Amino acid sequence: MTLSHDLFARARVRMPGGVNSPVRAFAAVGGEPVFFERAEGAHMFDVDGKRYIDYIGSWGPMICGHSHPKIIEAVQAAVAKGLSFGTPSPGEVTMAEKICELIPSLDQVRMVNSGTEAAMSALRVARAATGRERFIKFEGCYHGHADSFLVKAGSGAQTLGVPTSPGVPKGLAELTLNAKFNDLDSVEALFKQYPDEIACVAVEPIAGNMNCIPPEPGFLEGLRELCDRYGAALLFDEVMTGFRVHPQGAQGLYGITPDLTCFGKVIGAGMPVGAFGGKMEYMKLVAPSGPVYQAGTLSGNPVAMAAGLANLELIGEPGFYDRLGETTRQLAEGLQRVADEAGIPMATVAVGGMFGFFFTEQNRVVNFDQAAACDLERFKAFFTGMLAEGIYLAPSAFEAGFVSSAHSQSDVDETLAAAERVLGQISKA
Ligand SMILES: Cc1ncc(COP(=O)(O)O)c(C=O)c1O
Ligand SMILES: NCC(=O)CCC(=O)O
Repeated sequence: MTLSHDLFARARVRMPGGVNSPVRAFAAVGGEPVFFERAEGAHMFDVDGKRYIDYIGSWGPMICGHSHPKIIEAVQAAVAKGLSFGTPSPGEVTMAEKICELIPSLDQVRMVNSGTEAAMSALRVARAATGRERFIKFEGCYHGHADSFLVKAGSGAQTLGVPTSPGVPKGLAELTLNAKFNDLDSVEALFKQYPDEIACVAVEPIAGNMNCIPPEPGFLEGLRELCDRYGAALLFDEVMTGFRVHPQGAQGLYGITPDLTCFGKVIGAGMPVGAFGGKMEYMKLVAPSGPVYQAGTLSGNPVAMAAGLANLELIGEPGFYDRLGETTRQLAEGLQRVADEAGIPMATVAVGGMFGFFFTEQNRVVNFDQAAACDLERFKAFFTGMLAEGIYLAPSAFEAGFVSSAHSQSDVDETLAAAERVLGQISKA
């Protein structure tokens, strides 16, 4: 009996499934979620005092590791001045300037409180700008839990087997068109079917909610070309990839200019933050400049802005992405090596500070069908074994992993030694 177990028993009485977000519930891997009370650098400590090497990083924000002294200091200084004003405040101006300076495709940005709000609002702007109602997304991608996006969605929706959620009105769901990731023909077919009706193509430029699937060469370029040809907006959801894979996000890494972009996670450093932005022709439509209503009591919150700005400062240090990318690559290559040695078929991938691993005979996975066809039982056994070893991986085969600048060589070595033991046991089972 552990404190985690006791807490989960209490939580289940008063919270649906005992959690405030489904991906935390261990639904796909069995067992009970671990409750944490403290985190520092690459490590998290559960309520029973066990230490874990963390590869979730609060699902992406903790790119500099947990409790980074500079971020904590910035937050404490902001807290001392007040928690929220409900008025404009200096930090949000600096934040908007900084994001627009870093991401060339943005003329303006609107701060919100989550990735869900960012995607929901950006879609509204794309629909208003084009006067069209349908849009294309990709099976297995996740853009938060706004109604329009919960149709064949990835992440927890997929993990729980409700990719198309009950409660989403049929009339609205019909406007969401799903294409296949990395398959331009599937996108073009939808444009041909509805040539004047598609407001935008919304895409995670590197899919991180069906494990980790980078775009095949030409895929994002092709989306740009199709959007231009059919008068639709290209909407990059960089909630996960923004400031994680490159200083300019996936759009900088691959050299593609979207019309609208969503951010979250890293720009909030662990505070509830999202943002969407784009070219002036779109952003001038957003209230109060224009008629597209979008608002938030806590949007641009001064404490959240202080945290996010401190994070952006840290990741702006020379060599940050080179080091992060190198650690992530070492981890993914190491996993591949120990899997190969154990005779367990696995495909691994690393992009910037994101990684994925698939239990599959194929040497790479390019779409949702292939991700879903991987050996999910093996994933479950691996996850459970690694958790016991003190390695905290995402509790689902449909999530990307995250590395931070706080992960050291010894963290990676410790992780790979654990993986060797766990995969060795799995190969004998
Ligand atoms: C690509 C992407 N978009 C949107 C979201 C939604 O963000 P949030 O959970 O902050 O609402 C997430 C993650 O949850 C995400 O990974
Ligand atoms: N890939 C999933 C997420 O990043 C979101 C976490 C959550 O929904 O709790």
